[in-house]
Amino acid sequence: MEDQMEKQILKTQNVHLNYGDFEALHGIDLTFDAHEITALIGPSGCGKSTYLRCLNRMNDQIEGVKITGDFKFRGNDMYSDDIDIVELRKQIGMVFQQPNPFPMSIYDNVTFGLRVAGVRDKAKLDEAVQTALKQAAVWDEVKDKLDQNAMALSGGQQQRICIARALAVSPTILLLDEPTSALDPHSSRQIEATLLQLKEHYTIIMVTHNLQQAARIADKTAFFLQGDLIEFDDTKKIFMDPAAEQTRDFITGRFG
Ligand SMILES: Nc1ncnc2c1ncn2[C@@H]1O[C@H](COP(=O)(O)OP(=O)(O)OP(=O)(O)O)[C@@H](O)[C@H]1O
Repeated sequence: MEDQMEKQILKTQNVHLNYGDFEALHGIDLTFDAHEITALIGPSGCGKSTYLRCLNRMNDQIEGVKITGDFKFRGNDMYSDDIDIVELRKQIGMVFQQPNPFPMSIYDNVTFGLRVAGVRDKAKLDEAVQTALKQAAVWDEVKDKLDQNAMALSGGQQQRICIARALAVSPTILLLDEPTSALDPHSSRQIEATLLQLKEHYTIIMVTHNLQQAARIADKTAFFLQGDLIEFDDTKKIFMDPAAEQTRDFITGRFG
C-alpha cells in the first residue's frame, strides 16, 4: 500500500471546477507516477492550465472558483481544511510560461524560498544554490556572476533560474505551464534536456502546446478536450495508436 502510494504519487478523481456558472473541468481522473514526465495537451481553452493549477491549489485565490473531487498527494487529501498551503507548494512547485525571475541577484532568486523558510546558514544556502543551478543545467553559465541581477540573463537562462528557484526548496513534484513557449528553439531544447535529467529526482507534470515536445520527452500524455479528459496513456500509444478518434484528429492536426 505504502509502495503503491509512493509510485502513484498524485491521484485525482472526479475533478470538477467551476468559474462562476461555467464548468471548465467535467470530472477528471488522472494518476501520476513518480519519476515520470506527464504532458497535458489539448486545444486552447480545453482546461489544461486550469487542471494543472488545481494540483498546487493555485486556483484557490480566484474569486468565484468552485472545485470538487478527490486530490491525493502521497495518499493525503490535498484539499483538506488543515493542509498548510505554503508547505504543499514547497512539495509541489510551479514554473510558469513567462520566465519570471525576481528583480534581484541570481543568488537571491534561488535562495528566496529557503530564506522565507528561515534558513540563514550561509554554507547551507551556498550549497543549495550550487545544487539547484546544476540540476537546472545553468550553473556553468552563471557560476561566476551569482550576484548579478537575474533579469539581465537571456530568456532561456531566466527560465532555468526559475526552475532552479523551484528546485531549491526540494519539491517532490514540479508543475510547468508551457515552460518553453516564450523561448527560442535552442533554449527550448536545453529546457527539455534539463527536464529529462530532472525526472530522476522529481515527478514532472507539464502543459505544452508543442506536440513534438510532448512526444520527445513525456512518458505519459493526457489529451484534454473542452473540459474532458479524452485519453491518458503512454506517450507512444497516444501518438502512434490513440484509442479515441478525437485524439487522432488532434494529433494529426485536424483541429486545435
Ligand atoms: N479566471 C478565469 N475566469 C473565468 N474563466 C476562466 C478563467 N481561467 C480560465 N477560464 C476559462 O476556462 C476554460 C479553460 O481555460 P484554461 O486556461 O484552463 O485552458 P487551456 O487549455 O490551458 O488553454 P490555453 O492552451 O489557451 O492556455 C476556458 O474556457 C477559459 O476561458
